[in-house]
Amino acid sequence: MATRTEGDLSTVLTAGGVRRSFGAAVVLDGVDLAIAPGEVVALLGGSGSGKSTLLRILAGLDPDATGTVRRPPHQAVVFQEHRLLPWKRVIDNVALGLSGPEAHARARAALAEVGLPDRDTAWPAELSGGQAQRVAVARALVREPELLLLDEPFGALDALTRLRMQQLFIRLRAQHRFAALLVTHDVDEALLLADRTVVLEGGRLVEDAPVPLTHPRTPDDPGFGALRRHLLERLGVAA
Ligand SMILES: Nc1ncnc2c1ncn2[C@@H]1O[C@H](COP(=O)(O)OP(=O)(O)OP(=O)(O)O)[C@@H](O)[C@H]1O
Repeated sequence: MATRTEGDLSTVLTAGGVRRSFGAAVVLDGVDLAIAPGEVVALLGGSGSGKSTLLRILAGLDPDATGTVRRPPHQAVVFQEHRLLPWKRVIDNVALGLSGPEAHARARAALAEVGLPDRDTAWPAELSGGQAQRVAVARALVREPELLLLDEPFGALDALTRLRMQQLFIRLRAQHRFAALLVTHDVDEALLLADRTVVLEGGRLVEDAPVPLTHPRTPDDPGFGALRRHLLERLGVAA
């Protein structure tokens, strides 16, 4: 796999001809994707369609894929599980990998941004699932990424916490203007958060459609229902 990390004004991520097989099973069969600076793209697809595989490749975590990926100098990944280190306090999890005297101050600022200004000395085991995921978001934010790669980041949370995290994402995105690729099963989540949706099926992106709805969005928006029906149909679910 050819990878480059360098600046480019028109796209923050460009992937071309990405292929990945596991044994005889071809999971990705030539995926092309470009994401513009500040653009949020939702990646939808049936279970097992290869969404996580593609995200790991775009993140640079899969050396066995082929194709080309050009990614920005600063990117961060958030997974469905928070992946915090249990033996480090919250502040040290967020500051992990940062250097310099400012590291803790930056980590504290990121924790305040995700609504956890008072949990810096807590251990991960003392946090609720939603709080732990907020810390994972803070850990990503503190790196000031041009691109966030999010693999079902709110998928393990209860419905109310999930809604709160979606609101948090919208707020942080408006402030930081990062680009994001958001893997989700949830068509409503895609339509609430994304500027564009892509659908993975049969190893390729078979749909690439803008979400022309203004913010703030709600599922009651007139255009929302039509887009939801279209996407559910595309995913093979009767709408
Ligand atoms: N390390 C691996 N070894 C073998 N097969 C794998 C491996 N990783 C993924 N696969 C297979 O690749 C296919 C795509 O998996 P992937 O997890 O990317 O799908 P997904 O779209 O993210 O699924 P889900 O929505 O259920 O999480 C599946 O058939 C899976 O079994």
